[in-house]
Amino acid sequence: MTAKIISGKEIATRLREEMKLEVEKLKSQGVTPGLAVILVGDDPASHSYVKGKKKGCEEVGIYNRSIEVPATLTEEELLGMIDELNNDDSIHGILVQLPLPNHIEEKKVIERISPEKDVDGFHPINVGRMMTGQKAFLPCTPFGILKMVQLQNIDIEGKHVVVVGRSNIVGKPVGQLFLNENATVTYCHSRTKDLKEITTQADILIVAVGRANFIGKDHIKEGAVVIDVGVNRLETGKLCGDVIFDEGLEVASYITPVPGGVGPLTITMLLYNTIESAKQKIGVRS
Ligand SMILES: Nc1nc2c(c(=O)[nH]1)N[C@@H](CN(C=O)c1ccc(C(=O)N[C@@H](CCC(=O)O)C(=O)O)cc1)CN2
Repeated sequence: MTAKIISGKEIATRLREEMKLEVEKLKSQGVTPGLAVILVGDDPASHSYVKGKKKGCEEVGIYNRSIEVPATLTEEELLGMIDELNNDDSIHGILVQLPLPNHIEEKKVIERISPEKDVDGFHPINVGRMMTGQKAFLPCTPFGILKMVQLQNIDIEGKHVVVVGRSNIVGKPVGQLFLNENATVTYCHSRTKDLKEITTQADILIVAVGRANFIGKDHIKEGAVVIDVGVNRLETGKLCGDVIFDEGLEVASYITPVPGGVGPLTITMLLYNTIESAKQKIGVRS
């Protein structure tokens, strides 16, 4: 079997075209969706993601305020900036790029963002709403993964979804989103025994461990859908995922590449959440 490659890039382009129209409509009603992105420090990867968010906003017509501050910023100063943005009517979404420097407590920062402007979907109120199946801002990478699978018309209900990885921003929430769609979900992580025995039972295998080439063909059931969330930079400078792509291609029915798979959907769903937030502000139902 040769798997079909799911192009996140193509899906993102299509979704952004639809978003452009939504934004034009909102503008004609007097509202321009606004996103504020705070970047603390000078991590090169974070810089590049923030640049991508700015570019995405420009593409669909969202007002973007990128705030870049040195790593010496105090936690109090950062919390003060969030307070101002919470009270700014031109801003519908607030995002603090992660990871943060060690002297700033991530949890405190996330909890300071108003849940109504938490377009990252990281605030405990949005996490709780998602877990209980209520309307919530969904975290962008898990939301993008769900969207990708749904747009390929892949059945989720009753399927065995195995998630490898249990981070707060990808592993845990992506399992919950698939559970909300009536999948049977199993989580695996670094302490899981007999990993292969579990991953080979997956109809949909989602890998988010951040270890290059961690999953090979021996881990994959013939015909499974393989979603690779890893973005690992090799010493050669080349990017690769957590799955050995060529091996996945041999046994899976669908597979996402790295780059160009899940990644482009992360920023696209952030734009989507920002537009949703602006719509909620003026009482437009989705
Ligand atoms: N506040 C947040 N911080 C972080 C998040 C997040 O959702 N919110 N996620 C990641 C980083 N991230 C967005 O912020 C992100 C990661 C990867 C990509 C992406 O497009 N990847 C490309 C490859 C990019 C490259 O060439 O380096 C791909 O996979 O094709 C976009 C956004 C952590 N922090």
